[in-house]
Amino acid sequence: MAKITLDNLAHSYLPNPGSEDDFALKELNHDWNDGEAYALLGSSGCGKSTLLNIISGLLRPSHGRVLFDGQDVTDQATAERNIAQVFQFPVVYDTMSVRDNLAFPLRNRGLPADEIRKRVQKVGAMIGMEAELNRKARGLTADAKQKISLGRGMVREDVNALLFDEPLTVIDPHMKWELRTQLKKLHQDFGHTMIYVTHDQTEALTFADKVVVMYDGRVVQIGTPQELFERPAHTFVGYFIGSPGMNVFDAQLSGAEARIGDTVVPLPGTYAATTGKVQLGVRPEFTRLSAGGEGLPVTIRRIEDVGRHKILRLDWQGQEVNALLPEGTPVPAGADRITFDPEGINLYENDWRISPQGRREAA
Ligand SMILES: Nc1ncnc2c1ncn2[C@@H]1O[C@H](COP(=O)(O)OP(=O)(O)OP(=O)(O)O)[C@@H](O)[C@H]1O
Repeated sequence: MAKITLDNLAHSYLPNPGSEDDFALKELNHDWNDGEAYALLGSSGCGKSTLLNIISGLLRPSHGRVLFDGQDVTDQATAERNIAQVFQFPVVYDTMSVRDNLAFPLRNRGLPADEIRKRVQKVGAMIGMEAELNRKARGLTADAKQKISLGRGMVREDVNALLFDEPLTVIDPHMKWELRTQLKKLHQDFGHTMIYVTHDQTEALTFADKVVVMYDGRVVQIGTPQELFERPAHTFVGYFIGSPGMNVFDAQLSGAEARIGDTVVPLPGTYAATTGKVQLGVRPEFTRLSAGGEGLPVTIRRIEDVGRHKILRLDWQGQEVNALLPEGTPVPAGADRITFDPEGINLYENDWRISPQGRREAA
């Protein structure tokens, strides 16, 4: 296993990039800790595969370096980097049995036959294919073949890193959950450095110790699922993580208060004056619906009952605002206002989170 360092890394697919917009991957400096499980999360085209392919050596970055445990591997081919990689679609040898497919990376490394047999048996069980080990891969479903690809990725214990690029896309939903659990277990057992690319937040949040959120070629936040939930560093993280995502309002800032439209909202701390575009972000979990009194005037568009809670779809001056209501809690009669729990409020300047200078004095 290895610590992976990205040093002034950036990539443009163009021969002579000019502006930042020409870069599929904007400058990035970061250490990926040895033995940690990362999810690389973002919507289509944000640069996830570009970054993963640079780490694996399939793509040479146009700028900067990649280091494994301090050693520069930027010019090393994939094979020299000692990594396992699983792609979105299966890569299997059709003429070989499932067993031989799984054993292939181990035979390549010259492991003793007994060791290979044990590892293959174990991985066969992990991917739910123990009973099919002696079958030829040809004729198996795409789903089964992808499980073999995953198994081949997981079979070696001595890799520097395990890289997955949307590996569960072709897997049926129930098996998805099962395989994700197995990957997590594999990580707990062997402590591999793992990087898992996905555009699915559930996949990212259930798999990873740390989630790396990408937006428009840039890493906008690296954090634990809890950090992404409580302190989204960028408004995109707020929208993208959470279901529904964070409510974002244009606001004016004045010390320990923000003004949204005509409504004054008390903030959890005092903020310095800003010159950029100010927005206030608050998740539906911290948005309370009440009747009369303080708060932003809203109307109820509709109520969705999703079992554990209700999602209240509200309207504030034509903007959709969401609030959550715990199961069993009635919608207040005549509800027409929303207020925010101060601890759930984040402030943004030009989409990036700004920190309060001081905590708000207790009233
Ligand atoms: N070989 C290439 N040549 C030119 N541009 C490319 C190439 N590969 C990717 N791009 C562009 O780089 C940007 C990032 O693409 P990338 O595939 O890394 O995104 P992604 O987040 O992995 O998306 P997806 O989830 O759709 O695979 C996109 O604008 C894409 O069009």
